[in-house]
Amino acid sequence: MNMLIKDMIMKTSIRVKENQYLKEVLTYFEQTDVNSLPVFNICNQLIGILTKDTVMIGIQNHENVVSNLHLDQDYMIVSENDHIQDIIKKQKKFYLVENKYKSIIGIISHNDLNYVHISTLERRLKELEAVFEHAHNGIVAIDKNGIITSFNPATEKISGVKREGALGRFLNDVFIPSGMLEVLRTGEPQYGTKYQVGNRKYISNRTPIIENDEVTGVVAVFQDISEIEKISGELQSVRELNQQLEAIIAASYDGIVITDSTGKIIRYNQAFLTFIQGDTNDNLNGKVIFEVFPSFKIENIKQMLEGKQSIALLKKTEDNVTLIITANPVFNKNEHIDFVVINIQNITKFIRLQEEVENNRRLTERYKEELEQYRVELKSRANFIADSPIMKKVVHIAKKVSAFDSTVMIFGESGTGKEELARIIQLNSVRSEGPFITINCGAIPETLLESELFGYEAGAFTGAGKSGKPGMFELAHNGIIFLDEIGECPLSIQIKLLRVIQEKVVTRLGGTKSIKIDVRILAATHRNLEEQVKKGEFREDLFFRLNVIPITLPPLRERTEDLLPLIEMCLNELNQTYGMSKQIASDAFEILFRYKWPGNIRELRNAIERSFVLSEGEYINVKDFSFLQSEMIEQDTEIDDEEILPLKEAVMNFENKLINRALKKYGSTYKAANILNVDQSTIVRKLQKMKT
Ligand SMILES: Nc1ncnc2c1ncn2[C@@H]1O[C@H](COP(=O)(O)OP(=O)(O)OP(=O)(O)O)[C@@H](O)[C@H]1O
Repeated sequence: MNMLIKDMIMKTSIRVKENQYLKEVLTYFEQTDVNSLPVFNICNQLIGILTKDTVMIGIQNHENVVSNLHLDQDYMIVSENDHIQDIIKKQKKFYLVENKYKSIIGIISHNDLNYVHISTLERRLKELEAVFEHAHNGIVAIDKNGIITSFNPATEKISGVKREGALGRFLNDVFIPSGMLEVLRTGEPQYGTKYQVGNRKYISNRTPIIENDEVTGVVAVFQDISEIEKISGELQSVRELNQQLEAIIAASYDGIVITDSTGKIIRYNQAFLTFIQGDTNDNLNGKVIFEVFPSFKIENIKQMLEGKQSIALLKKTEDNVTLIITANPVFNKNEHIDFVVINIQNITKFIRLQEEVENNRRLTERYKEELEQYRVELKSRANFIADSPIMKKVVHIAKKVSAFDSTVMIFGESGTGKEELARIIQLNSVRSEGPFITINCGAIPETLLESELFGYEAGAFTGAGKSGKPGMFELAHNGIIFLDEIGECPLSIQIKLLRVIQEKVVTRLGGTKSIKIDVRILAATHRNLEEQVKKGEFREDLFFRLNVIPITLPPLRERTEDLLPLIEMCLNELNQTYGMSKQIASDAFEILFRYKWPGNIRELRNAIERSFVLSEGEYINVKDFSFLQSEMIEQDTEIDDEEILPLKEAVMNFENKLINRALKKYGSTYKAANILNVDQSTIVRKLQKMKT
């Protein structure tokens, strides 16, 4: 509607002079489409407008020059950029149009202007009609009385009311009240007003029609936005979901990268930057993942594309970082891979932790074993037999030294109870609550013994664990270490042991740090250490360090008073364990008393167990001990009636014979003592005497 003057004028540069001949001027009109022209005087001043009709009449009246004709003065000068609707209001007969240089470039009459204006309006109206008829939005207009004057097909469709039934009727009789009447009353437009009818939602713009400052009607344009609202609701949830997803990806400690099927990065999180090579400030979107993250190779994505399923990779980087990389393809409807989600997890700490857990598990297992051993031993210790005067003395000394922190060296044949004695010392010492660590120096190969005793640092030698390991000395901190079979300890270790004993610190293999320890040392050997020192097999300085308090355990054959209680203890234990009540036949007893027991108490225990298991019935008989025959002490208890012996000896022989007979008949020393009317201890003592 905003048409400019320059868009419609007939441009002409013709300027009529007041002294020009009319015939000449007529040719101007005939050659162009213009019907009027401006006239200038000899000083080139505009003096009026000359129309074609005036010229024709002038010629008919035999006039010659322009100056004799009537020039129209009802004109004004307008700019070529003025709007038609502004100019039309001026109500002049002619408008001379000038350009920006103030030169007259054309002329237009008021009639022409009106004509153009009306035809523009008509065209405009047609356009609006087309819009009105075909608009998707409903358009309704009312006049100042609220009577419906316009009602387009879209409104019919939305409201279900026919146009014929709506036009000419009062708005509220056709529609559920809307704000149009309010706009009519107030003259205030309402834009973007939402309202609901039934389950449908609408949005409406209501504009007042104002003529001469008076509201003469209202036009409302409205639209059904139920679908849009639904979609926008869905869009909102998608947006929220997207935000949540963004937050999850950003907060993840794992590196997350999303690529297309060629590996081109679409999205990634902050954690991913810790795994990449190159500048972390760079925007990685659009780059190929293989270039910035070499642990994930092009072959990997190919493998995933071919398999059409997730892949998981375990990778170790140059910096010794272990990664688990998983790549998951996401398929579209056509089964094509839309994008790939790659997750990178640093499991280095986890692996270290796993190793530590494994080490702790092993340690716990060892403690458990030790505890079990301890439990078993404690049980047997409750039954520690020391009836013989010599053993009573040994136990007395052991208990005495318990109260001090001195190093004790226990000597004794194998199986005499050296470890048992060490336990007694520990249990009676102030360190009884602390650890008791036993190590058999003879049972561990030299190469391992050092690391077992002193521990090692991570990577100290091939096969050393990643987190290192404490040695027995460290484990015995605040407790006791029992170095069994110390005589078997290699010289190379002896020197290190000496250092630990003297300086009270250990240094782990492969380490430099000195670790302070507070450990009491008990050692034991079945060897003659002094002999070993002489032969140069054992360091003298270490010997003196260890041999602060020597205790020697006598072999079983030298403490026969302990034999019978030991046999009974073993038998009781076995009967209790298996819920039986076996007894040893008296003649079998004889074998046990006459046997030399080179393996001492351990051998005795084994022998009783073996015979217990192999014997049939309630009694363990001579034949069940047949495996002991070789080491028998020769003894003849028969008395030769003819032989003359010293009386004391003869009495003793007879006594022995009697005791043996009673034992044979009644099976136990207790019953034999009862029959012979003496104390059981007397029987036992005499039996032991028989063996020596
Ligand atoms: N006085 C005792 N009373 C009861 N049982 C004992 C006694 N002495 C040792 N034993 C038992 O004898 C077995 C061997 O004892 P221990 O291991 O202490 O001997 P050891 O001298 O340390 O042997 P080795 O020199 O071979 O290591 C164990 O089963 C222990 O319980």
